[in-house]
Order: sequence, then C-alpha cells, then structure tokens
Amino acid sequence: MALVTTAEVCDANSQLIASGDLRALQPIFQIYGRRQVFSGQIVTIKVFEDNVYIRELLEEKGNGRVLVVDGGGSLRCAILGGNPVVQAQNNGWAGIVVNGCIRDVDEINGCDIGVRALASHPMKANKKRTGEKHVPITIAGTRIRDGEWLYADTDGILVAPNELSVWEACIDVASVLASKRISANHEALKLELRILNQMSIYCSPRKPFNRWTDSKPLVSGLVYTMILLAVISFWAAKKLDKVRFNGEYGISKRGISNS
Ligand SMILES: O=C([O-])CC(=O)C(=O)O
Ligand SMILES: [Mg+2]
Repeated sequence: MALVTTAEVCDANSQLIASGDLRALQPIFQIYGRRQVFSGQIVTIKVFEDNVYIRELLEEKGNGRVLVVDGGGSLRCAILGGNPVVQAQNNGWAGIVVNGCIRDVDEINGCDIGVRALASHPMKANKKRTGEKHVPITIAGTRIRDGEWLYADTDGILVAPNELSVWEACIDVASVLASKRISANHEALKLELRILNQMSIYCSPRKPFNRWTDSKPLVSGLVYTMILLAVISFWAAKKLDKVRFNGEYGISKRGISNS
C-alpha cells in the first residue's frame, strides 16, 4: 500500500468515504519516529494517564500491527516513553498512534517505527494498571475498532474496516501492457506511468473470505474429477470383463480358436 498515498486513496474512494467505511482522523497529531509512512492492522487500547497496559501490549510480537491508544487527550503527562517504543520497534510493531502525550522524543525519533501523538510532556504517567484493551475507541473525531486497518503518511491518517489492496491494480497493469503488446520502450513507460497514476482507483477493501463462493471452484473440480474417475473405472471394468470372457471362450480378434 505504500505505493499509494493517503491523498490518492481518498481521491479514488469517494464512495467508501461517503459510506463512512474510509475515515480520516482529524489532523491533531505530531509526527515522531523514523517511519513517516506506516500501516497495519489496529490494536486498540483505552487508558487515562496510566501506561501499564500500553507497555504490556508492546511487549507482545507486533507482526506489523499498529497500536492506537485513546489516552483521553490528556496533556498532563506522557503515557508513552522511549523504553516501550524501542521494545515495540524490536518486536515488529509498525506504528503507535497516541491520543495523548509522549516523552523521550529524541530516543523515539531514532526508532524505526512510526509514532503519532498530540505533543510531548516531561512528566511520566501513573502505574495503576487501569484501562481497557481491544475496545472500540473514538479519537480525533473517528470511531476506531480493534482489527481495522490504519494508513499513515505525511498527509494524515486513514482508517478502513479492511486492508486496502492494490493487488487488483497490479494485475491490471500487467494485463493492459500484455494486451497492447507495446514494443517501443518509451510508449510502454508512458502507459505504465499513466496506469500507476490511476492505481488508487482500483484500491478497494480486500474482500473477506467467503466460504461458499471462494471454495466453489475447488468443490466443482473435485466433483468433476470423481465423475471422470467413475466413468474410467466403469469403462475399464467392462473392458476387463470382455477380455476375461473372450479369454475363457478362446475368442480372439481373428475369430474362435480351437485350441
Ligand atoms: O516510565 C515511563 O512511564 C515512561 C518512560 O519514560 C519510559 O518508559 O521510557
Ligand atoms: Mg524514559
């Protein structure tokens, strides 16, 4: 998805925006961390001036996910510091979005991870172990659910219910180029650039797996194979029967032998 900017995704998906599926967070966040562009599946957490649960989540393997923290917008202390961010980077988290404050900004800016927060604050948070993990949250005017997808770049932050995919677009580029059978290199390059510019048009939520329609080809393939095998075995049995019968009665292609 990094091939396409958040602005291009918005331009090409007005229907998803109108339906409320594609949402942009209000632009209230500062950019921290070395990764300015990041995306991933969302893990939500709701806390208030307490950071124990945040640290616990970032101790888990990230697998490219993004932690989105509803810190209630508090500007009275930092709920994220350098230590958990280094850990998140080492554990493979793609990013952390904090509706609250962070501290150890220089350390965080050295980490290979994307971090967004309202501001920095020198005071640390409570350690009372309060909050809720994996609950729906509302930050920056946007309702966000655990398991949705987040896309961040220097223009802003988008949230979608499913992973946005350019897979279809890549197939399209290949098939259009093949069908045009372009020989001159510059023509091919021109067309490729035009198609790449249009790529976001094909950005669509990846379809969820449908147990029936997605397995239909496999099921019908199996049925056809079984019918074919049945016909072949029937034919073979008949043939074998005939050979056996002919053998028993001494019938050959040339006629009945006396021996
Ligand atoms: O101790 C804290 O709450 C925040 C902090 O600075 C860190 O984790 O590095
Ligand atoms: Mg610290």
